[in-house]
Amino acid sequence: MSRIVVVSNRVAVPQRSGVTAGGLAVAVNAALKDKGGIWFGWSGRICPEPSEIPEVTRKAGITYAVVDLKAEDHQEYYNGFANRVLWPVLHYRVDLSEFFRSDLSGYIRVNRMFADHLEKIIRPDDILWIHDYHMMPLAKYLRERGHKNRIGFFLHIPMPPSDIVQALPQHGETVGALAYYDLVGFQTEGDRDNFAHYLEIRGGQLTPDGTGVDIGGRRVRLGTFPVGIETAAFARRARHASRAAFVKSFRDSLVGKKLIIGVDRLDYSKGIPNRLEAYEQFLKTQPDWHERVTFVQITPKSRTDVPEYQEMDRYVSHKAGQINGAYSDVSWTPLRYVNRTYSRSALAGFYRAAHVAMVTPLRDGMNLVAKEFVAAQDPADPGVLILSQFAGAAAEMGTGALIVNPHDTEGMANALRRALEMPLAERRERYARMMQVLEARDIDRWAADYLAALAPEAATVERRGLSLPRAAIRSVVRLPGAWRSDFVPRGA
Ligand SMILES: O=P(O)(O)OC[C@H]1O[C@H](O[C@H]2O[C@H](CO)[C@@H](O)[C@H](O)[C@H]2O)[C@H](O)[C@@H](O)[C@@H]1O
Ligand SMILES: O=c1ccn([C@@H]2O[C@H](COP(=O)(O)OP(=O)(O)O)[C@@H](O)[C@H]2O)c(=O)[nH]1
Repeated sequence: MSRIVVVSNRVAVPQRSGVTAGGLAVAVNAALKDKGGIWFGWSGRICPEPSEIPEVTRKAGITYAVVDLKAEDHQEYYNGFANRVLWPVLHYRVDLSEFFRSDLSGYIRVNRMFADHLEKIIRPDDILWIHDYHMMPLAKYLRERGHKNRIGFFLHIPMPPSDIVQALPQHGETVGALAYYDLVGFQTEGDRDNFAHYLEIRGGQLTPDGTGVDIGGRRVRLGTFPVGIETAAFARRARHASRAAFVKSFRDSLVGKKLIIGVDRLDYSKGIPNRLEAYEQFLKTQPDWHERVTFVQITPKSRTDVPEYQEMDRYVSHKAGQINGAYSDVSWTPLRYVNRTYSRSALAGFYRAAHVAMVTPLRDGMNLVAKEFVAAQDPADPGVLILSQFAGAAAEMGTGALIVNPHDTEGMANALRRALEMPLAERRERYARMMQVLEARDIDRWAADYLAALAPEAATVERRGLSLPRAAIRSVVRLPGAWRSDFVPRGA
C-alpha cells in the first residue's frame, strides 16, 4: 500500500523543544495521527555540520525524519527568502519585503538539499504531500531527478493576485514552480483563482473541465481545502481545562470582569496594532465599560531574527504600555499583554473563559485560533467571535462571527461593544451556526478530502472509526471540479 510522506519546514516531533506555536504543525499533526505515515522536515536546530542522515523518531504510527540546518542556510532560506520575501509578498505586503539574491540562492540550495534527503527516503509508489511556502520548488527538483510519484502541495498562507506575485523577483522559480505538482491546494477560493490567473498569464491553459491548468507540458490540478481543527477533541479539551486549577485561578484574577482574548504569534500579518488601537478607541468612547472588562492578548514571539518582527515587537509593547498608562487605575489594568507560548490545553481553557475573541488579521491564510475559540465555548453560554474579513476563516465562519475590517478602528470598537452586550439567544444562534461548519469540516475531513483528490485510488476515508469504501469517496469529497462553476476564464 502507498505510504503518505508529508514534508514541511516545521515538524511537530513529540517531546521535542523547538516546536513553536503555529497552525501548520497543529494541522498536519492532527491529520497524520490517525493515518500514520512519514513526516520529513527541519529539526528546528541549527548546527555547523548537519548529519547526512535524517534523525528518525517513531511514535504512534508516524515516522518523523528531521534534518538540522547550517546557520547560513537557516539565515538565507528561512529568515531571509521565506520570511522576508515570500511571507510578506504573499500576505500582500510588498512594502515589507527585502529581497537579496543570496537569500534566493540559499532557498534554492536548501530545497535541493531537502530533495536529496527525500530521495533516500521515498519509494516509487509513495504519495508526497508538501506543505507551505518554504518548499515551493521541491516537486520540480524531485521531477528533475526522475521521480514520478504523485506529489501534492498545500499552501497554508494566502495567494495574492498575480500583479502582486509578479513583484517577487524571479517568481517563476518559486510560485511558478508550483506547476510541477499534481495537485495544488489552497485555503480559499480566492487564493485558488488568483493562482489560476497567474498560471494563465504564464501561458497556461485552463483544462476543459475547469479543474486544472495545462502548462509546460504538464497538468496541475487546483482545489480549495480549508484547514479545519480537531473540533470534537478540542471542545472536550476545553471542557476539561475549564476545571483545571490554573484556569480557575485565571478566572478568579478577572474578579467578575468580562474577558476579551486575542491569541496570535507576534506577526505583522495578525493586525495586533490595529486591534490594540481599536481597544483604545473602545476605552476612549465607552467609559461605562471601564473597570468591567479585561483584554488578555497572548502573543508568543515569532521569527525574532527578522528585523520587521523586531520592529513590530517594539511597537506593540509600546502601544500596550501606552494604553495601560492612559486607562489603568490602581485596582484595574485594562490590558494584559503576554509574550508567552501556552499549551493548546491551556489556551482551550482561556478561550472558554472568554466572552469575546478578537481575531483581526490584516491577512491570514486561515487562522486556527478563530476556529479553536468557537469549538472551546460552552454551548449554553457561548462567547462571541470578532473576525477580520481578511482571514481565510471568514469564508466559513462569516455566518456566526461579527465580521470586521481591521483597518476600521471605530468599526472594530463598535463591534467590541456589540459583542460584549450581545443577548444570549443571539450568541447561541451564532455559535450553533459556526459549530455546524466546524463539525462538518474538521481536520480529518481536510486531510481526507485533500488525499482523495491527490490520489483517489490510494485513499481510504477513515473518520471516527468509520472506514468508507473507495466508491463512496466521490460522494464525500469536494473534488477540485467544484470550483468550475465560479471560475471565469480570462477573456470570457
Ligand atoms: O514556523 P513558523 O515560522 O514559526 O510560523 C508558524 C506557522 O505560521 C503559518 O501558519 C499558517 O498555517 C495555518 C494552518 O493552515 C493557518 O491557519 C495560518 O493562517 C497560516 O498563517 C505558516 O504558514 C506555517 O508554515 C508556519 O509553520
Ligand atoms: O501560545 C500559543 C499560541 C498559539 N498556539 C497555537 O498556534 C496555532 C496558531 O495557528 P493559526 O492558524 O491561528 O496562525 P499561525 O500562527 O499558524 O499563522 C493555533 O493552533 C494555536 O492554538 C499555541 O499552541 N500556543
